[in-house]
Amino acid sequence: MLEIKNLHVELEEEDKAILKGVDLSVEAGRVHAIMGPNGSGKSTLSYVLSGRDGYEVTDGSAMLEGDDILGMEPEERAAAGLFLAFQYPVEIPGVGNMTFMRTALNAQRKARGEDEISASDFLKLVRAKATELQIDADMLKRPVNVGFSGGEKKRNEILQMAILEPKMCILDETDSGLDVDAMKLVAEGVNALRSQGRAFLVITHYQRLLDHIKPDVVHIMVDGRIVKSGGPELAQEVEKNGYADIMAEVA
Ligand SMILES: Nc1ncnc2c1ncn2[C@@H]1O[C@H](COP(=O)(O)OP(=O)(O)OP(=O)(O)O)[C@@H](O)[C@H]1O
Repeated sequence: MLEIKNLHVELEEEDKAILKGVDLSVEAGRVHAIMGPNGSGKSTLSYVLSGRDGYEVTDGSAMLEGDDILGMEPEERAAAGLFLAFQYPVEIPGVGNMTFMRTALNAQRKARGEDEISASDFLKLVRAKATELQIDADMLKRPVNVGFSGGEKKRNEILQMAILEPKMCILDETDSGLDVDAMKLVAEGVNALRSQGRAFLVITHYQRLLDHIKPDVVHIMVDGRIVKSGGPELAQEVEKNGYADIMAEVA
């Protein structure tokens, strides 16, 4: 599904290398997790994949189902099936949450040559998904993320994901700021979307999210590279011993 080869990325303004040769292959139907110390480049990877400004790809490639996504505009990447749940979801004053999600869904349907969803079908869809995520009907009427608590913003990201049904879902520290019950809801939301045709890349610092979203593969990123990959036991090792042993191994 997602094939990243030797990806090198610099900050445009500072010529500072952040990603220094990332290789990562996420197969359809699988959940991969990325852990790693602060500042190792995990969010940068998710930003570069989704097309955020400010980063320059100096080498390497990233393909989504065989298509080069790095040459696409952000909205083309979204239409191709890529979704990023932000670490810091942005507030959009003046844009209603429902309008935002319906417009996003219809833009993607249009790009895929499908008919727009009717207002009544959309209402049914969003209500059903919001109920699953225990998102209050009031939050759907408010402007996107404005005045939402940290945890509510994260759940709203998962609601968007559930509505857009992307193929490649990237979750950047969606667990941070969530209470234990909200984390379970988010994990259930992710687990409900798991399917043969969809893959997940879950960036997290904590084993506890991975207790609920059981990953197939866990990667450790250090200083802009994936230095170790393994099964879920790797996350348990990190939880117990931190990164010191892994960093010493690869030094
Ligand atoms: N726009 C920017 N301007 C300056 N430095 C940046 C910028 N974007 C990223 N960096 C730097 O790049 C490095 C990688 O940052 P990134 O946010 O990708 O790390 P991370 O692994 O997601 O960290 P964390 O676990 O703390 O969220 C950091 O040293 C960060 O300060």
